[in-house]
Formats: sequence, C-alpha cells, structure tokens
Amino acid sequence: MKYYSTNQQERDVSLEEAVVKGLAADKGLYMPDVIKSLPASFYDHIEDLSFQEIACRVADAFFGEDVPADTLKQIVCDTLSFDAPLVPVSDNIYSLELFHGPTLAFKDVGGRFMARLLGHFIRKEGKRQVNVLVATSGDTGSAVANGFLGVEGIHVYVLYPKGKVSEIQEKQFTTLGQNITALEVDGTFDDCQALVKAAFMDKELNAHMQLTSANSINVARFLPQAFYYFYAYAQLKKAGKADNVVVCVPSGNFGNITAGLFGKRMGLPVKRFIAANNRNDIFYKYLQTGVYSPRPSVATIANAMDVGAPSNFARVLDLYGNSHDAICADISGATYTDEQIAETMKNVWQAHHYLLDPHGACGYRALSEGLKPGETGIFLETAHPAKFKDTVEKIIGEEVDIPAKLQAFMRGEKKSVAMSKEFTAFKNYLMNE
Ligand SMILES: N[C@@H](CCOP(=O)(O)O)C(=O)O
Repeated sequence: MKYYSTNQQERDVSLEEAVVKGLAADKGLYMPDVIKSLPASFYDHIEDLSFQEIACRVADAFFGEDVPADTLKQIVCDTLSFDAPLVPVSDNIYSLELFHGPTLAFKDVGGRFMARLLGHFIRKEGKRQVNVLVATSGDTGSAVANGFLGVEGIHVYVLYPKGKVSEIQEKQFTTLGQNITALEVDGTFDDCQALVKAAFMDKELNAHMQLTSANSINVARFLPQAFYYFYAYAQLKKAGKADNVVVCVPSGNFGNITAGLFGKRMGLPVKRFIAANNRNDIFYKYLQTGVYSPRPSVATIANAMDVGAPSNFARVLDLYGNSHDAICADISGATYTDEQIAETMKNVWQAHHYLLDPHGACGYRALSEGLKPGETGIFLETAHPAKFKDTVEKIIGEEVDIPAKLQAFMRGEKKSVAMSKEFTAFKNYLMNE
C-alpha cells in the first residue's frame, strides 16, 4: 500500500516510511492510496467473531500488503489483550467502553499497535534509535508511554501542558522512567502539538536524531482505532439492534472519529456520525458555517478534547474531497459547556446508575438529544471516569473507586523536565540529548 500526503507534495510513500516519519515533509498527514472495502459476507456472521478476529480482518485491509500475515496477527493479538464491551445505558443508547486497557483510555489500542509495528520495522531494518515525540492533553501520553515502555531502540518524549491534565493522567507518564521522558510545557496542548510539528520540519534536528510522532498524526496510531467500530457493530448485531446505527464520538484531535469514518468507507453499516465537542467547538462551527477557524484551546473538564487546531481535520477534508456538503451528509456536530457536561454526568448517574467520564458525557448527551426514531446510538466512552476522580466526585457527590491498575501508577514519583513553549528551547534540549 502506498501513502500520500494530504498536502499533495508527497506520493508513493511506503507504510514503513509513513510510520517512521509520522508527518509528511510538506506538513500534510499521510493517507492510504486505497481504502479497501471488506466483503459483504464479512458482516453476515460478524457477531460470531471475537474482537481479535475482527481486528485481524480490518488490519489485513490496512496493513496486509506490507506486514507478513503472522507478524500482523501477532501484533493485533498482543495489542488487544483486553475487551471493549458495548454496554446498554438507556433506551437505544449504548456505551462502547474503551477503557479496559492498561492505561484505561481508548488510546491504548493505537498506542500499543504502533509500538509493536514500529518495533517490527526497527528490528527488520536494524535502524538507529527512533525518538517518538507525543503531545498530549491527557490520555495519549499515558497510552503511548505505557505501550512503548522498555521497547528497545525507541525513546519517547511526552509533551504535556503544565497544570492542564488530571493528577492521575500526569502520574501515568511522569513516573515510568526508562525510555520515557516527560516534558512539562508552560502552555496549552496546542503549544505542545505545535512544538512536535515544528520539530519534524527542522532539518538540523532531523539530521541529529530520527524523529517520529505517536499522535494520531501517525497512520500506525490512528488506523487501528477503526478496529473497535467494527467490534461495536458486531456486538450490536448480536443484541439484534444493528439497524440505523448512529455513532457519536467525543472529539478533540479528530483521529478517533476519522478512524470510524474509514470504517464506514470500508462498508461498516453506520448510518451517520456525530462529533461531540466541548467548548473547543472548532469543528462544530465548521459544520455550521463551512469555515474552519482554528483558535487557541480553552481548558475544560473534558480536557483530552481541549484542542484548538485538530490535526485530523486535514484527513476528514481529504476523505470527503474537500466538500462541506459531503462531510455534513455523514457527520453532524454538538458542543457542550462544562455545566452541561456535569449536568449530564449527574443525571445519567442518578437515572441509570452509569458513571460517565466528562468526555463520554458529551457523547451520551449528543445522542440523547440527536437520535431520531428507529435509530440506535453508540457513544465512545473514551476513558475511565476514575482518571478524572476529583471532577467526577465533585459532580456526583460520591466517592469514585480507583481501579487497581490506576492505583499502581499513583505510587510512582513524578519526574518531568520543565519546558518553555518556544521552539528554540525545545530544540536545544533535544540537540543535547
Ligand atoms: N486527546 C489527546 C490529544 C492528542 O490526540 P491524538 O489522538 O492525536 O494523540 C490526548 O488525550 O492527549
């Protein structure tokens, strides 16, 4: 499979090059030349297949031309060592719980897959050390740090906005040591993402060290996120509810919803998508006006969605041939304030005894307001509510248990490097590494 850049200056790039480079030299995001459809027969008995079996079929469509079948199967099976159950919450609304992985967020799927695929390429080529830069507004950093921990030949730098991630999220990537370094940036998530992108464009830095990204910029991080859309559909089919499926995705950098849109393009029977924003409603405004105006992000209680310039907007545009009408035909939007998010969490807890995290709450609310008669909704519960313990406890007025997996992270000692949001400081730091 060949890849091209959304900025059209790079074409015929191999999977390996796309994964190792992360971002194209023309600053575009890589897209596969072909999005292969899965045969209709695949859906006939999809409800009888396991998560791993479904993911192997999807992975084969994306990566089967470039990775030996047994290696790919091994990567998928190692990645998906946990479930992603679909849980009914209220009439016709289901939660796709993506928080059963090691860091309790959906990013575990892409982070673990990418770590294994990159590891495969490094072993195959005997490459020099690869340095993974990752900007995080909360969950990506933990998943990537965890997925890459101890992987030979790779060093990870996690850039996160000082004071803008939850205490548990911060502990998850600042306490690991080994090949993981946390950089605490005096700025927003957008500043972190801008530093990462600027690093890829800097010739001197790239001559000094091999850099790649583990954000959803990277095809190996974002494409595997399609796996769980197929698995969600399979579970809905098993429940006899697979007609008129609407999927609502709490959206920040738009990698997650883009993976779902790829699934739809491959034939997954999803009627339409809803992108739920918090107050960082850049995409919502685009849907309303046709004008895309990125702006600095504001801090909200759904912090992983605090993104002011969503990277994957470029992929959404490319997928729909830059047509606003075509995008609006498949995706609608919603936007919620912190007060509305909190109100939703409280109401759902009281009425259904289901504990939403602030991101999932945006997804649930958009479905409860936007589902039409005869439709069944799935929202992505992107992270475990305990990752936002203080916020959640204040809202529901009850104590939230911390799962043992998370407690283990809390015991470690935070180690981070203070970093300014100026590129020169970041570059100097990396040049001296
Ligand atoms: N929501 C993210 C921000 C980065 O998104 P990504 O999917 O591009 O890695 C986070 O939690 O860090």
